[in-house]
Amino acid sequence: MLISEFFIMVDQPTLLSTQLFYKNRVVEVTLNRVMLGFWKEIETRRKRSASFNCISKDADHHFLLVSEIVGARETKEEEDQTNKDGGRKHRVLLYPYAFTVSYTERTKHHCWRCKDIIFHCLDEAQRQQWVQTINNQLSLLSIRPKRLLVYINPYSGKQRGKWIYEQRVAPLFSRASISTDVIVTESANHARDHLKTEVDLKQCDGVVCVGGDGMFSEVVHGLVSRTQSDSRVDQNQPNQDLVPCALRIGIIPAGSTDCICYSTTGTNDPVTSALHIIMGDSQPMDVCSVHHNNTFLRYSVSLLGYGFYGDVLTDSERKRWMGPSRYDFSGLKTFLTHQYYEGTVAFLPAEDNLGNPRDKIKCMTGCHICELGANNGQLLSGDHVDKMAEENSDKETSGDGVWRVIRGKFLAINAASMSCACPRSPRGLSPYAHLADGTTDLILVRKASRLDFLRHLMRHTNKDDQFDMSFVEVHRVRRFRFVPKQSNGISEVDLSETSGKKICNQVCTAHPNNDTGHSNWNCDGEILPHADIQVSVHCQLIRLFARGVERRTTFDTYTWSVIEGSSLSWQA
Ligand SMILES: Nc1ncnc2c1ncn2[C@@H]1O[C@H](COP(=O)(O)OP(=O)(O)OP(=O)(O)O)[C@@H](O)[C@H]1O
Ligand SMILES: CCCCCCCCCCCCC/C=C/[C@@H](O)[C@H](CO)NC(=O)CCCCC
Ligand SMILES: [Ca+2]
Repeated sequence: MLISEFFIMVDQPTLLSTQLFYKNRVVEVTLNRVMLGFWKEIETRRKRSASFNCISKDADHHFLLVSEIVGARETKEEEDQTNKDGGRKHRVLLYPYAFTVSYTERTKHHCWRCKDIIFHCLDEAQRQQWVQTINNQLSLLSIRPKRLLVYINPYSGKQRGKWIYEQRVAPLFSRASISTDVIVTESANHARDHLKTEVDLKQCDGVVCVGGDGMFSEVVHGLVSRTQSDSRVDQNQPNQDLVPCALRIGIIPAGSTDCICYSTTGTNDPVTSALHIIMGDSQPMDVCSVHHNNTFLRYSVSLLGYGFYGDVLTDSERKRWMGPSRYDFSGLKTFLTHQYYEGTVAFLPAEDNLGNPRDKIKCMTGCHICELGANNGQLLSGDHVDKMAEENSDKETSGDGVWRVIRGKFLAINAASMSCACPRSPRGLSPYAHLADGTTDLILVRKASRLDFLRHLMRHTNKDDQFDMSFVEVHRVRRFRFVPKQSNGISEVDLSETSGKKICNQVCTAHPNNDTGHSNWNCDGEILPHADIQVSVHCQLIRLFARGVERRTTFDTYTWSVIEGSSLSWQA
């Protein structure tokens, strides 16, 4: 925060200002629309005059941003005291007119915690006035959700979803006066189908899923499909512009990978996610639609992986009983198998102003690349992209045209629409991919030795560049298509056809899927039934209760620091 912003903050009209007790000291507490501030009582008259408009170097100023307050409530502070005579313990009400303000505090590794600060009033009327005024102010923050629909998958990850929600999240929602409808799912696709057909979406301000990436995917499918059917949009048309979803989605992580939660908040911590939901954060996100010929298959928001990640998933699905460690087991097994797959990839590269997957520009809170992507996306709707391809098709060749075509033997083909950072891979499959730029990073890992492939995989877990290897190439794309080579050896594309448009049409229609010798696509942790697929990125189709990964804030000569574990202080 800039100093000028601080002065703007303190310059707001005062809503309430009285003397209260804080930790046995008298303090002057003031609330305005943006901050709740309080000052230690200081001996001299001059220092006592410290007010919102005057920052004195030696005065002890504390403030909380209203936007970071969870809620205020009346509290009882009791203490066990021992009777002098009989030595029996009894409870004594220490301060009869106490109230607690809960607020968000940032801790290590992007984790947030809910902290309390307790004030004591002179009488009940003063206490009620404070609690009501603070909560009224919070209810004016229209971005905050008031009613949420919550789906809990009781079988995610280590099967702790229900416990995590009840013990760690529900108490915070209740402090924030959020009302909830909670549904514990009874089978796979329960949440998806409920959202598609049964829910009155106008009755809630957001949908929360408690579980892993698969549970999030269910909610995305339910909401996106519902939005399209309500707007009479046909999802089977691969180049159709889709209607963005109105409701935001919150993720309380309780799964095995939790890649979407980790990539959008910087951690997989249920309390942090609950606080992002309470604050009413909003993070737009791209969604890929996946089609086989002209039939819609699925949506994807994180990884579409053929070859290695497809095979890991196929193997691990048979070992669900192992919990999250199934991925380690199947990962090692798949690595040892060292299978490669032949096929053709055609893709439409993204515009140059959206950077490239190796430019070291990380997607962080308020990302400017995502802003550019949204603007480009408005100019390049589905029809426009087609038109552009058509206009250029005569001029371009298959090698360097609008659509590019690459044929080869691949150990893995991965499309990462976001970094796919997760605890297993803290920087992710594509560390500089963006959450909401309308593109996906297409990573082609060609046939290589086991040792080289291992070096590539290990770089997902450390800081080395996994793309700096001769057999790996990566492209930022808006659309792509893949056709596996047929087991009978027929080439799937006639490369004498050099028009980008023609090639892409051939790639997606020429050959029906033949299971022999094919891998499966891993689509956000679900196996797809077809190997030949067409993928289009839909820019910012959904929004999450998140704000992207936050930068660590630094100040030049002034620092805001957390003191006494409860509030912020201003130090020169
Ligand atoms: N009640 C249920 N019974 C069985 N399966 C369910 C139920 N509710 C949801 N599912 C399915 O369970 C699958 C896995 O759930 P989820 O993604 O939450 O956990 P995970 O696989 O452990 O985590 P991750 O996806 O992060 O690896 C999802 O595909 C979802 O459709
Ligand atoms: C010798 C073995 C080396 C292993 C190298 C480890 C590299 C880890 C990279 C992890 C990338 C995760 C990408 C996210 C994919 C999710 O959409 C999906 C659903 O949750 N998870 C998996 O498919 C689970 C995929 C798990 C893969 C191990
Ligand atoms: Ca993206």
